[in-house]
Amino acid sequence: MSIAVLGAGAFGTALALSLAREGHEICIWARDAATVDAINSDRRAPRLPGIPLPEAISASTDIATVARAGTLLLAVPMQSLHAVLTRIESPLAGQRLVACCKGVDLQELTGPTGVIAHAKPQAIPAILTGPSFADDIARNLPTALTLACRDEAAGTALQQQLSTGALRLYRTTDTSGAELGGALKNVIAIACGACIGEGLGDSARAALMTRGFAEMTRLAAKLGARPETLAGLSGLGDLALTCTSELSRNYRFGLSLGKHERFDPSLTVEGVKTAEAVSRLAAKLGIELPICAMVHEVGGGGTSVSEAITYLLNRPLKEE
Ligand SMILES: NC(=O)C1=CN([C@@H]2O[C@H](COP(=O)(O)OP(=O)(O)OC[C@H]3O[C@@H](n4cnc5c(N)ncnc54)[C@H](O)[C@@H]3O)[C@@H](O)[C@H]2O)C=CC1
Ligand SMILES: O=C(CO)COP(=O)(O)O
Repeated sequence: MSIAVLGAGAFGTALALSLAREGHEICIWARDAATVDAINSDRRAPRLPGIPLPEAISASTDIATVARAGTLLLAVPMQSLHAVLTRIESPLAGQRLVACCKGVDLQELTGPTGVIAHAKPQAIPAILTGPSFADDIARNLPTALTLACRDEAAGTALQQQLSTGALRLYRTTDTSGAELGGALKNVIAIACGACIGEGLGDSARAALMTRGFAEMTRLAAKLGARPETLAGLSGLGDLALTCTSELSRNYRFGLSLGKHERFDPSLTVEGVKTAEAVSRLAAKLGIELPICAMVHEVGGGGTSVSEAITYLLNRPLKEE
């Protein structure tokens, strides 16, 4: 079954590279002609500078044609997923739609597989998520990710199809747990970056990571996800990577908040809108996610990092 990628950003291109190394011909859909030209003529991807692209990778602005592939990797930012899917007229019946984005949609308050299920009910939704920087995958460094698909047979086929010599995929049917882990770790990474940027130290960061993980598992449990999924690559694994590495844009955005520095607005930082979406979701479900709420407040400019920390430290004492 053929594979195509929607979205010519860093992650989509990195996945295309990894699959091209295994012998697949991959076409990438990009919304702008300049990106298509850079890929087809210059053999380079604007969001992955310095990495040459093989001939097996091509690009096109014709989404209807690209979307005919049996397996579609959806590598656009979370808040644009719905709009991209509705650009495609076909119902994509029986095609495997693998979300490669991390977040919660602000309109629907669901993760990417929920957005896929609403927009293309006849397709098979799946998600590929976990600890991986696009640059590492593009350079063929060893990486392990979670492939989640409720349809066990389709999940097994996708695991086989998308695993490579360096990219090892673990399979689950718990799409909800996989996507919530990937979405919330970005919010906690912003909190950790802000904490380090503000000069509050590594102990404070460890506290935020641990209590942030408690928020991730609380929301996931409320939505019927399995705790072991949150403890796996897509949850704890990605939390560990993103909260401790300056290669993460979410972490760096948090650093800039703590240091009161400007941040490049053209960079994709999924955690800001996800913090807003999960804060709304928490209110709807009647649960508390105080770190996520503070990231939403600080990200929106309503509260300073030091006020947020004071708030978190002064909450009522409780059992762990
Ligand atoms: N970069 C990384 O290391 C990783 C990224 N991801 C996830 O992949 C997703 C995409 O991120 P990146 O590739 O890093 O972002 P990016 O900023 O490198 O690229 C985003 C791409 O989407 C396109 N795009 C943006 N809005 C669009 C719209 N409305 N319609 C069509 N195309 C649109 C942009 O033109 C760009 O080509 C995010 O959800 C991110 O969390 C996941 C794992 C690793
Ligand atoms: O999701 C990622 C690593 O797993 C990439 O993190 P950033 O989006 O914060 O750069």
